Amino acid sequence: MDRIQAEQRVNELNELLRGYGHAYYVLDKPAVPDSVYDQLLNELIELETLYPDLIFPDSPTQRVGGTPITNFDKVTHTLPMLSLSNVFNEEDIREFDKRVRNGAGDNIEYVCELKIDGLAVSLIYENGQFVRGATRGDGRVGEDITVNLRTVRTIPLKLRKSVSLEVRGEVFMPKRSFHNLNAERGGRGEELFANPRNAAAGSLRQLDPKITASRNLDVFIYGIGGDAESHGLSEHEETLQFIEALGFKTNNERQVCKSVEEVLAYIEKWTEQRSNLSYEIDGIVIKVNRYLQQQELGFTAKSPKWATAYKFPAEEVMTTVRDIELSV
Ligand SMILES: CC(C)(CNC(=O)c1ccc(Oc2ccccc2)cc1)c1ccc2c(N)nc(N)nc2n1
Repeated sequence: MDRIQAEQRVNELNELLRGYGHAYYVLDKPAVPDSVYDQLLNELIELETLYPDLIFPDSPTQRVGGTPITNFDKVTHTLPMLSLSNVFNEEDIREFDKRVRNGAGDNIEYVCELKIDGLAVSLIYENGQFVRGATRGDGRVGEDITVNLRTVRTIPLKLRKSVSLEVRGEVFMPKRSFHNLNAERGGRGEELFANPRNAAAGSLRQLDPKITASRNLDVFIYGIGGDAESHGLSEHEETLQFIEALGFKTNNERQVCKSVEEVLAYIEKWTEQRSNLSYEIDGIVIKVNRYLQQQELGFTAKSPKWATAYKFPAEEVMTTVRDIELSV
């Protein structure tokens, strides 16, 4: 195979492996057996070894960086990453609904989303390429953790369209990975992580991407940073579908609610169901769906007036015998 043929084949393999990776990790629906994926990946590794100038940044072989970094640079978010106000009971929720209707009229739709108990991140893409990832930090200034976020298999290195945009989401560690990690750490006499959120934060703060890559982190993208209108989008649910079509992983348990009664029913459902989820959630996010109505409502100093988070009551911590065994 000459260099021209090698370049064609490398581009073909990158496209194939990106599609198979998306099906496997993002859609959880493998398109080919693992053996086929591995065979194609080995073929790509061979060609990249023969022709190093054919190693592209969005190649699946480039997810786990080489040398550990020494520190994380500070980055200033182009748009602030705001926080959500909190509500704790039905009365608060009805109060929020009343304020929304006073400010934006009675024809209100909400989108309810599971509030993932992880770490908020900002992901920036230029012409479809993942170029920078950062922690939320204080909402204005975060830390550049691009090399670590590249190891999260559900974060695409290249989008389906060559658009430039910023998305925001929550990186988390699935419950099973958390328990396995703590069992390993317990076995090695190392300190245990208190919960999956701390484990995810600790994994993203690693200076060696190889360690981050071993922690099986995942992500749910929940929004676009910046004016979604510039993409011709008029409501939050539409934006999530746009994000999904680009190749991002979003949380499918979200629901459009046409009344506060439907919001309360959704909260009731997930208060009971959350223990069956493969990841931890600490509440339910309620957002006004239409952007025009969001604009009518505006912001307080640090939070949108068109969104709030219902927080589950703190669970009494059940320290099981197993936890005690592992912690000694
Ligand atoms: C709604 C928002 C606060 C994001 N939105 C923003 O951060 C934001 C930021 C500037 C905006 O516009 C401005 C532009 C310039 C100046 C000020 C605001 C608008 C929204 C938020 C926060 C946390 C969330 C979470 N944990 N889970 C889900 N599912 N959704 C969440 N949504």
